[in-house]
Amino acid sequence: MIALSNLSVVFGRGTPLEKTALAGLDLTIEAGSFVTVIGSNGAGKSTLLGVLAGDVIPSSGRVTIGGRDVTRVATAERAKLVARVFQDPLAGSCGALTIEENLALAAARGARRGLGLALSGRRRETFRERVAGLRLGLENRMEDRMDLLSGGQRQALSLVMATLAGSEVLLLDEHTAALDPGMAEFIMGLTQSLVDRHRLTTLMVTHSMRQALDHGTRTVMLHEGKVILDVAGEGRRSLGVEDLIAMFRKARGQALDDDALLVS
Ligand SMILES: Nc1ncnc2c1ncn2[C@@H]1O[C@H](COP(=O)(O)OP(=O)(O)OP(=O)(O)O)[C@@H](O)[C@H]1O
Repeated sequence: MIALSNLSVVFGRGTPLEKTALAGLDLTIEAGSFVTVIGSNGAGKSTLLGVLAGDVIPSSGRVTIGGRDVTRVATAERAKLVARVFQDPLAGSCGALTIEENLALAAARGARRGLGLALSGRRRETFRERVAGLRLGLENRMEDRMDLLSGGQRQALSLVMATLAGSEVLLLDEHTAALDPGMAEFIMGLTQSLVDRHRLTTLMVTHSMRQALDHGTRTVMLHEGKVILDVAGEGRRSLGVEDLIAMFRKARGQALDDDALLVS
């Protein structure tokens, strides 16, 4: 289970650029659940993922994952617990290394004494099998440099890499936003099957209301660093994109302008 209590993040405190990104946010997420996270630009979505990954240290509040207080545990130290896939397909892997070297690094993530790039025949075969499961033909290109691949291929491999170190938590930060619609659909299908197979506790940030309702079992909406909407179960299943927009308007108490939130 993930528990975030009274979480605040203030950037640039005491400067003219001071910004409260999270403002006393409370959120509890059951182990194994898949939560979609929506909200307008600047609502605090990426900051929330950053806090879970350890990139952002909260100004106050507490973060526990699986009962362990990780509030001040550094990113590298919690890498075994949490994996993250970014919007930019180039962000999750190293272009100058081969596919299998990238996989080896991902598998060693968070290990005290990583196996690093040492690739035994058996590990090679395991990686090849995982990559073959994507059905993109990349298992025949294991020694190709990562920067020869398309954005979609890299994102598919980033997802596989996110599952190699045995993390319990998967953070997806608009991970299909930079892809064409066909590839985005493929990546979402892959995401769902990996989440199911590895029983990952998943948070997916998206600007697509459609995607937010079609995937996962719960949707939370952030606004000004707080959860302003939290829907699950039957109530969520009967919701459409229009309903979500109406709920957003009601919760926010003002008209929804031509915000990126409307992208569906
Ligand atoms: N490192 C930082 N330094 C200063 N301000 C920051 C930093 N990171 C985020 N912010 C600010 O905190 C607020 C929340 O940002 P965040 O990226 O979490 O929003 P978001 O909901 O992910 O937005 P978007 O949908 O545009 O990606 C924004 O006002 C942003 O400008």
